[in-house]
Amino acid sequence: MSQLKTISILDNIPSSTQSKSKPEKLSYYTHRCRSNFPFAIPISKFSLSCILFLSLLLFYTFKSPSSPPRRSLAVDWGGAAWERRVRSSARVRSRPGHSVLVTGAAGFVGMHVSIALKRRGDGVLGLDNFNGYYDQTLKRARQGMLERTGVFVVEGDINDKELLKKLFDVVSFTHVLHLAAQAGVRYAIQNPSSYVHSNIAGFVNLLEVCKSANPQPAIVWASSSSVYGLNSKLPFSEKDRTDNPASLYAATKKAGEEIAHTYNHIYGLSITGLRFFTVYGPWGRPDMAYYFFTKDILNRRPITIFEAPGHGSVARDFTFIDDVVKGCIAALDTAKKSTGSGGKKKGPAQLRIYNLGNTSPVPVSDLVSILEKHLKVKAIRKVQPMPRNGDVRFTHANISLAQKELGYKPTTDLEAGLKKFVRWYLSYYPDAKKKSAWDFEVLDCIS
Ligand SMILES: O=C(O)[C@H]1O[C@H](OP(=O)(O)OP(=O)(O)OC[C@H]2O[C@@H](n3ccc(=O)[nH]c3=O)[C@H](O)[C@@H]2O)[C@H](O)[C@@H](O)[C@@H]1O
Repeated sequence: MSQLKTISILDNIPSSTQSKSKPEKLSYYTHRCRSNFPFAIPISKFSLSCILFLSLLLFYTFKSPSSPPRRSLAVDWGGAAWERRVRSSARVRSRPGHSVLVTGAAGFVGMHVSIALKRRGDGVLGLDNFNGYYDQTLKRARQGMLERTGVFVVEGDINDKELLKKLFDVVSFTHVLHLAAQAGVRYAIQNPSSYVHSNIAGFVNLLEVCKSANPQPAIVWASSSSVYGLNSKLPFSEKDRTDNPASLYAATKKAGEEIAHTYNHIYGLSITGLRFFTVYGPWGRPDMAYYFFTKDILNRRPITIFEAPGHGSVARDFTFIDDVVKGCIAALDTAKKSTGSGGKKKGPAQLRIYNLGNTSPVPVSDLVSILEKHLKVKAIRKVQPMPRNGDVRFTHANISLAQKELGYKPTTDLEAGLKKFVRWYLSYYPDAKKKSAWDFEVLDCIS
């Protein structure tokens, strides 16, 4: 529309004003051009209009949403050496094993599961766009850990269909562990479109490529406890309704579950969704409360603890990373094969959803007390009513289904898990160690 408008505006300029009117101005331009550049061509108003028109035409052509998505120049993939690295990373070393594409591999859960899979002999290829949602140096450090274990992380986005197709051309993945997502509950207020882009558009793009792959992989992906939203029946069970999301983040994860249903139904993709409950631990996410509380406590800065009026501090079913890793691996191991081929369903396929929680919610004020104990520094607490920006009062997982079908059994409580986190934090950030009252050697002996 805007292109057409531009054309008509230029077309309506009377020819007299295009070249003949205001000759003094024309001579000013030509004079300036001639005096600065000996070989300059006189530029009339008409020529300027043409240049402007062509520039607008080029701008809108390349900006048009109908033009095919172009690869980011920063992302470099392809070539024989690259393909060798991809194949080698995805190669199964001990049989029987899976060949797994892990999206979001440089993320918190992604790194831990990728390393665990690789260590037991599965083939693992990572994919991550290394976006700037939080500290990229931490993501690069996780990439370093992965590379030392033999996991190659391809730098690219789940929305890049060409790249995904290429990966499936090079490797016949048996499984996809889809962890790439826009995480964080409250950030959705600031950047809503990033949730739609990654958690909906990106997921659909990945499923499109998976459904056309031959063989189709089985998919295990990260949903979230946030889908239970404003439910008040406790503990949360997979059978409960999930149509009260309290945040856009929750709504996009819920949408993901419905999208998974569709691809299972139409194309025979085997899909397992895992509802993670506030996962924490070493190499965690700096945008999460336990992580930035640690930083603020060490810097003697105040921390804000949310309270639900009449209910005290908000509470979470904090789940330690090692338990979640075991749950992810059990989901991969028990996933049945997809039934489709060539983009067509050949029979009913597995569709599952599981809670991966810890089953013991802890108030955030208690979490702060545990951190104080492990850091040996008193927190400066500020209690504030829970803001209305997507948060929920509490989460509590019923894990009996995961226990029965995956053999999932969390073993780390918050006290023990935070001790491991603090120990990692103080060794990862050398300056933090100086701010803590901990004697590092004492800490080493205890854990
Ligand atoms: O389980 C989940 O589904 C979700 O868990 C976390 O979300 P959340 O539980 O909100 O985790 P945090 O942001 O670390 O907050 C933990 C608790 O601390 C509270 N909080 C947070 C920030 C703050 O300044 N003060 C405070 O009391 C929150 O209300 C919440 O109860 C993750 O950030 C989500 O990506 C994930 O999907």
